[in-house]
Amino acid sequence: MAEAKQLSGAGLRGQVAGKTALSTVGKSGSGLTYRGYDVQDLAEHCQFEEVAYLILKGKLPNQAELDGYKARLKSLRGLPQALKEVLERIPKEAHPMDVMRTGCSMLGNLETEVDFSQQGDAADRLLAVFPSIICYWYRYSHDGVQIDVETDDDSIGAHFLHMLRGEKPNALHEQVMNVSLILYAEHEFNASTFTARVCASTLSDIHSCITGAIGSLRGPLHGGANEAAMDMIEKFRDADHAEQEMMGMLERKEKIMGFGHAIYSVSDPRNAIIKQWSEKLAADVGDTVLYPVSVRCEEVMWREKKLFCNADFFHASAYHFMGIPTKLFTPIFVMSRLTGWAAHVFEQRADNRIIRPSAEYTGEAPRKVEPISAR
Ligand SMILES: CC(=O)SCCNC(=O)CCNC(=O)[C@H](O)C(C)(C)COP(=O)(O)OP(=O)(O)OC[C@H]1O[C@@H](n2cnc3c(N)ncnc32)[C@H](O)[C@@H]1OP(=O)(O)O
Ligand SMILES: O=C([O-])CC(=O)C(=O)O
Repeated sequence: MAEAKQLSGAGLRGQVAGKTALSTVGKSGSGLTYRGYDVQDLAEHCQFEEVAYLILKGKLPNQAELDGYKARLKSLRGLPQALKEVLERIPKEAHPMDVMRTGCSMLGNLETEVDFSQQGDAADRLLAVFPSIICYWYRYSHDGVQIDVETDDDSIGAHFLHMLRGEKPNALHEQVMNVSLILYAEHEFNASTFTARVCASTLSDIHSCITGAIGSLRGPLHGGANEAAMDMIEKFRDADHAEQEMMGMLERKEKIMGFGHAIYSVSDPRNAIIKQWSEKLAADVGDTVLYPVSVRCEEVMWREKKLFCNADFFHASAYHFMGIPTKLFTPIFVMSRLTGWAAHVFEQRADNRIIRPSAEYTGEAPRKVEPISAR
């Protein structure tokens, strides 16, 4: 593990804003652990549903517990009629992250968490239903079909791809979805999780916490970077063209999405894992452009700026090779990070004090209100 990044300055960088037993970022092992397990180990040996169980319920499940959990999630995939009607009214041009936000918020009206004892059930429901929400809207608005969201797919990743394409995915695609969902599941006090915790600290309901978190994840400096990275790399004809364009962007001091990190200093441990899968998918589809372009971008950014790919960069090409439309990239992040967000809400509630920092005042000195006629 590399040296820790120097953490100070604006953006609350380096401030300890609370306690968590959920994950460590940039501290031990490859640099990311969930409840003490290294993310590499989890990505190699677990299904996403096992990791979701670990994050939400505190331990890795045994086989019977996992089977029971998967059966339960399968039984929770259905959409209430009123939610389908709302989704059908959202235009095709809407951003899918806005659809996720509205879907979550609407569910909060239909299946309101009235007591915190319902928080575990509410989290399981959101985990099961998020793929249904996004695919139902996408297929209705783009293809005019009202899909059946209650598939019998074994995993959340396969359920998502099946609804999106109208046919079951192959084993490679199901496996990549599984790994991807594990990599995105939890990340300490990142901006969207902190949003969820601030909301939870007011003793608000879980749907409000998650709806707020979706809004924070949407931005290109956070989860929206996977989409922004795709928009950039698909403009490059080949690796040399990518290098030439990147040099220009760096000269103009433009932000290059999918690079850099607020906490990691020399690498994001999730990158090496998703990069390997992107390479496998490139071979699978016979790609000779996008993967070499992505590798060249990585080389140029490191050579010129010592900036490295974060979790989002190689997710762009990996999802693209699986035929996933670019605008659905960040909603996949939501389908996974829901686990981390919800577990942080539980943690905040279990040891709560309202989150209310102070501000350094930079405004006018005290003054009197002038009568309106004199202004
Ligand atoms: C899953 C995730 O959410 S991972 C993050 C996804 N976000 C992105 O990929 C967006 C692009 N990256 C960034 O904007 C930033 O690296 C962030 C938001 C991730 C982290 O921000 P910070 O902690 O403020 O960055 P940091 O302090 O390391 O920046 C140091 C310098 O590198 C520059 N820099 C950082 N990232 C980039 C980048 N991607 N492209 C160009 N320059 C960059 C900064 O502008 C800064 O330069 P300055 O000192 O001249 O102002
Ligand atoms: O931790 C962060 O700031 C952003 C990030 O990588 C994540 O949320 O996965």
